[in-house]
Amino acid sequence: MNRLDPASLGRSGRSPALDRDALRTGVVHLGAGAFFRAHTAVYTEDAMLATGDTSWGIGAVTGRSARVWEQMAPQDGLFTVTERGSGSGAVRVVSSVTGTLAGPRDPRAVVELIGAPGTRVVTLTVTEKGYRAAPLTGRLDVRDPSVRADLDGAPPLTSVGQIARGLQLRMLRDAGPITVVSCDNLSGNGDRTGALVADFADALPGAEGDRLRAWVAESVCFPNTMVDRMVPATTPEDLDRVEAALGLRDEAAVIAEPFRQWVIEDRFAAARPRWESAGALLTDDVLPWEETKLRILNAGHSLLAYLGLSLGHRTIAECAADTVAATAVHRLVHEEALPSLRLPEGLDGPAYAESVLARFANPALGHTTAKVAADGSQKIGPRLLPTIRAVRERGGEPRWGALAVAAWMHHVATAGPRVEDPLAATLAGLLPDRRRAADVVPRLMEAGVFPGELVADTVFTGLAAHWYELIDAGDTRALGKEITL
Ligand SMILES: NC(=O)c1ccc[n+]([C@@H]2O[C@H](COP(=O)([O-])OP(=O)(O)OC[C@H]3O[C@@H](n4cnc5c(N)ncnc54)[C@H](O)[C@@H]3O)[C@@H](O)[C@H]2O)c1
Ligand SMILES: O=P(O)(O)OC[C@@H](O)[C@@H](O)[C@H](O)[C@H](O)CO
Repeated sequence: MNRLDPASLGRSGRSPALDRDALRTGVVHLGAGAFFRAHTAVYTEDAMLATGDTSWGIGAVTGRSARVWEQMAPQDGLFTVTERGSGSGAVRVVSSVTGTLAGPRDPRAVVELIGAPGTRVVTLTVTEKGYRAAPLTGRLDVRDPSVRADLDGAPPLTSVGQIARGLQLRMLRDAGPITVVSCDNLSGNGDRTGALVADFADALPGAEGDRLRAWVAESVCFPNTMVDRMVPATTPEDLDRVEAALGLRDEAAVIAEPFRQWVIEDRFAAARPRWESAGALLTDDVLPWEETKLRILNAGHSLLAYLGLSLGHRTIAECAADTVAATAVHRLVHEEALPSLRLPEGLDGPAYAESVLARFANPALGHTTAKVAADGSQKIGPRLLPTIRAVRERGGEPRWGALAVAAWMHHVATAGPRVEDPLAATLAGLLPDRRRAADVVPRLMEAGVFPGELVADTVFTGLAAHWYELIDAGDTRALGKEITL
């Protein structure tokens, strides 16, 4: 079977939606994973199609390995998105990527691309751990050897290093202002990215750091965003199904739910794609959107994943069909998360929560519990801790937040050193020989994930230990009884 590329697409009687000869690169995207392809690249293509402005082609950069480069470069940046959900299934060819770079192999080219005058926007989806921030303080981890190497002037391999060095190049070249748009699931993702770039500048020697910091303050904006679309990791079976539908082999294919949403703070230093013409909401106040999504959708996702793993479920849809897991998530979002939130103006909170729970149940998506469960040490903070703290501040018992934390701890204790987490070695080092609640919970409370006041909070730790014991006993009936009580 022929591989998808502009020529093979043409031979099959179709053409990319965008005129590829007219496309210019105006956006650099760091972290060209599945989500970028199903979300940012689609919005950007739709914006160019709606406005006819083709100066927003995307230079896509892979963050950790050359795998995505190997998938996309031979296809000249073309790839497909297949929607899976009720009444969907169409395979769409997306044509907004103008070039692909393997970041770890070609870091100088990444800096060059960010420094190019035609680039006016950098977007990024490099996962929570890709920011190299200490979980509790959010500050750049300058003891991280890769961060150190970037600070010492090596061709940068970290995302913050690439952004900072790219901005420095713009400054030296007078290439003009630019906007850096984080699209990761972090609260205040833009503010955080800006603070990390400032930390990078602060850690540079004297005058070099001062100059960069001053230029960034004047010429760069870091708007906050809320992004939403459930995008699982593509499987070999997905690739075969796409091939059968498309008649061409697409190694970079992604699968996504039909729903998509993007709320962007309207704070740009230079021109940008008209993403609003593709359905994005540009607003002055993104924080309520971000927090609502993190505390309802992402917190619910994490609880489903960790509890679901202990109940033997492979996918999120299986968890959502399990009364015990589904009830736990329902109670977390309605009893603890919603009352902790300042909702976006006009949003019906309970209706939003129900729509999210319905999306979890999408059986066609195949989102795995393992993928959602990965990197828990980086996700607990933004997704669960604000709700737990809010319940404690009201003098309440954070039963459902503690259940999610206990289920994460049980997952860590069960997986041991095999846990997929950037802190895997630290977590495994903390685990006691005996894996009972009284041994595990106090140890994992010291992982650097929980703030001091929660580590010392016996109501919270007592609840976590109680849930851990119930999960560990493997008595689903007893667990279910307590959850549905
Ligand atoms: N998949 C979704 O449903 C979804 C939805 C909303 C937001 N997001 C955000 O997008 C992120 C990526 O999700 P995805 O589905 O594309 O995952 P993915 O595994 O397909 O891709 C992850 C990307 O991040 C890069 N990356 C990973 N670790 C890195 C590191 N240490 N430094 C630099 N780059 C690194 C990888 O190279 C890859 O390009 C998520 O972590 C989340 O913040 C995802
Ligand atoms: O992508 P992650 O690893 O940050 O989190 C896993 C999921 O919770 C997440 O990707 C959701 O599917 C997404 O946030 C929906 O918009």
